[in-house]
Amino acid sequence: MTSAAVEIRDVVHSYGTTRALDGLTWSAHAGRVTCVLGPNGAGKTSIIEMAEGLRRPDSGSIRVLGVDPWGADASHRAQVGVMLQDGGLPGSVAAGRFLTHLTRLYPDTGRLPQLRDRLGLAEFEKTAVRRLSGGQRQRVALAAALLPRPAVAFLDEPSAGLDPHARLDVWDLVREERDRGCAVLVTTHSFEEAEQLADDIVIMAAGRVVAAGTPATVSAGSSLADTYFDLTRPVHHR
Ligand SMILES: Nc1ncnc2c1ncn2[C@@H]1O[C@H](COP(=O)(O)OP(=O)(O)OP(=O)(O)O)[C@@H](O)[C@H]1O
Repeated sequence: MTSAAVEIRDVVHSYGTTRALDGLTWSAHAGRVTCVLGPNGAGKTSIIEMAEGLRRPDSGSIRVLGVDPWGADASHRAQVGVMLQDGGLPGSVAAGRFLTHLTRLYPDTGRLPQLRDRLGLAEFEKTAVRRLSGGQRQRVALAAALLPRPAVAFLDEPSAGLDPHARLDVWDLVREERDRGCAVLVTTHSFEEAEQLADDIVIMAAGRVVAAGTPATVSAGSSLADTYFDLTRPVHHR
């Protein structure tokens, strides 16, 4: 296999006395959707923030497109799409204005009309971000992540809070990103989302990987939900 788009090796990180990541190792590949699941507090946000270059681990190694994301330069960041949960959007700016502004930060500016159409942004593009509904804000955040045609996209619960139609639209868009060669990482608490999207699954618990591989290998004849509960319940409730 070619080298991974995201390579996480033996990452350890503590916040004070809380060991959030405890020797975490997994990878994600170009042209595949990797879904990261795990109970609250498993360390998903911590590792994703590290892969985005927002946090530095105590030890271990993280490579995104072959580069250490901590301190990576603007050309690296332009290849990485980030959709943050509930954050990173300027509240008082109109949604459309914000996205137009973003297109000027990246070399490739041809994509906004397509995303506007696919995510139904036109109906609320003149509305200030803070006045949007939760689902509308999700759609703006997803458009912001995909605008630069990233080589790697980190999407935090991309369809959470969306109505069923919008959910299908988002899943289609995620699949298209994958098909054009993007390494798409999706953190989710939804088994349905993982079953719909995942080429690879990583299940985390207590800062470690408890299962990783294709959905068929991870579930091994059982359902994803049963596998998840089997693997995470003892750790989660200890
Ligand atoms: N800034 C911080 N300061 C102290 N502890 C933190 C900090 N960020 C995370 N933690 C702790 O690290 C552990 C992992 O948290 P993290 O947010 O990475 O989990 P998660 O898997 O993303 O959870 P969720 O599904 O609830 O989003 C938790 O025990 C959390 O309380």
